[in-house]
Amino acid sequence: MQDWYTLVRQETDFILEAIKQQPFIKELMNGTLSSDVFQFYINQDAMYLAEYKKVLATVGVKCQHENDTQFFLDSATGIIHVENALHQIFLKDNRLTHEPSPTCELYTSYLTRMVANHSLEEALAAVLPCFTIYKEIGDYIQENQTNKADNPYQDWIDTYGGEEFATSVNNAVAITNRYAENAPEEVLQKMKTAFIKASKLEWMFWDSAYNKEAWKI
Ligand SMILES: Cc1ncc(CO)c(N)n1
Repeated sequence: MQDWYTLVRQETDFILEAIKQQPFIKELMNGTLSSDVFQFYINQDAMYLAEYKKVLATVGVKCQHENDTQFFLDSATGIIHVENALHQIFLKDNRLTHEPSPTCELYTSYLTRMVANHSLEEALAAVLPCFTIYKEIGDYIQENQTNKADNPYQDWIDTYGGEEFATSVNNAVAITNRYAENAPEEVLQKMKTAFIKASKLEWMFWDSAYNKEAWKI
């Protein structure tokens, strides 16, 4: 039988394909993405990651096995180290805003709600696209780009296309699969819904950066 992740990955293939077609990703890959848009993205991502770190730590606390707890605590720490480095390179802080965009607010609030009020299984499914989609997009860009020597965004690309991140992603997938193996059908449905929603929010996050999404009022 196929594992849980393999199945939901197939069902969300249209989201991955849609992300690859986004102008943000295409222009990031060929290096033409406007630095304004990228700054907006990194600025929003810094706020996103500050919340995501807390979500990962909480997921870790809820895990039954010591190794799983340690993995999520390490991820919270590790991801933030990497991000801090990237943000130092890319975030020239004269344009720093402290107000999350509507989509950033939506995504972080959704994850926080899942981890606070729903089952651990659902929370695991909700945080997983942050790992798997970035890995896939990082790999996709590395495989398809022709400008590695002079792409201004190469450091960002290599962070998510790298081996170190791959190990972490595989671990997150394995833990979630293990919980899914023991979950009843009703919980599996909810896990799928959460994975799909978080995947769509990943699409929205890049879309909102490309459009420099603002509050309507
Ligand atoms: C929105 C978002 N999702 C996932 C990642 C990967 O950690 C990130 N940096 N930002």
